[in-house]
Amino acid sequence: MSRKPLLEVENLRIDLSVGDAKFPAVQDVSFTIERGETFGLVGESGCGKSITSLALIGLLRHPLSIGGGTIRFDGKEIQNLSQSEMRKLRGNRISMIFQEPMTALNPLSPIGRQIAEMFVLHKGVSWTEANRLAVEALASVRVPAPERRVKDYPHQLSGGMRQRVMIAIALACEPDLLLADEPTTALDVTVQAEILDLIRELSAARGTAVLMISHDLGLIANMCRRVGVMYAGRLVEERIADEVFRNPSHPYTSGLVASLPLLGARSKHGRQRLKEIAGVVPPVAAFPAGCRFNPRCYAATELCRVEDPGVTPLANGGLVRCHHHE
Ligand SMILES: Nc1ncnc2c1ncn2[C@@H]1O[C@H](COP(=O)(O)OP(=O)(O)OP(=O)(O)O)[C@@H](O)[C@H]1O
Repeated sequence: MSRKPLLEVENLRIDLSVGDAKFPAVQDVSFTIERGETFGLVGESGCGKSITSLALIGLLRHPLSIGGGTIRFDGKEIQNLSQSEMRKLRGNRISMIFQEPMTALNPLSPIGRQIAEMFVLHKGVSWTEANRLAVEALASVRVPAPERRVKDYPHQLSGGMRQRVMIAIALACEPDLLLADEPTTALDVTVQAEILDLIRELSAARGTAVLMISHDLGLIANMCRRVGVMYAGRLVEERIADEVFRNPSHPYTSGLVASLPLLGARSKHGRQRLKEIAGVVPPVAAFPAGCRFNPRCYAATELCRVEDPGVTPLANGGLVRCHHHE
């Protein structure tokens, strides 16, 4: 087995086209995911998490496009693959689950057939064998009475059950990497916990690496070994999950930690306890000069308003993008 990371994203840039102008919706984003590792991307809505994951599987559509950088999967650059080459990877070696399974499932097709299709398409087995594997796949995500449920249509299932079906489809071909974009945001809290447990358990058992995306730092820190914090299209901090809580380096990360219900401890940078970060993420075409977080940052100085901070390696591992990190 190769010692190279499974996924290496280097200086990824995603452009948003507005007329003839192009704005970097994501810029200088670099991270790696090892085989079997769970890596989290966290940040408020609009920070660029979803479009980053769409870029990884060639699903960006106009007005968004990859504007630069490299995406290496299993040692091979995939940012310029044709749609047909990408389709071979998608669902087979890289799979995804989304927030709302209804948009990804075909409402007109029984769920068993939708799972079986994956086996026919990517594994080349017969429909008889695929139908048998579909029952097994449903059982593996703990859908009760799977032999009967294969005949159900998506609308006959609860939100939690639909998400289980999505997971069954995503894991059907034992992918190397699972992209999970807010997979539990639409679900009740108790169902959320069950689905997260299921993802954790199945990915660990099969050695599947996971890119988990959420606005919820608590969830990300719970699920992931390492965490990348995104703000306005940039990765502003990347750390081991525990360190993010104990020792946040970027004021934005401190703000996210302080706004968590149970962990709203004193911010390292601030005098006062932060309940929430004042202000909102700016739209892509209006990113401020200097550090993109400066208008919302209590630690900002003149330097932050004029100069874009570079990436600084942290003494105990990880990276931060801030002029005043500690
Ligand atoms: N199709 C599109 N057209 C124009 N702008 C877009 C499009 N898709 C995303 N954007 C913009 O790109 C930026 C990043 O969006 P993205 O969906 O990746 O954010 P996010 O952090 O995943 O947030 P959310 O959790 O709300 O999806 C946002 O400013 C968003 O408005």
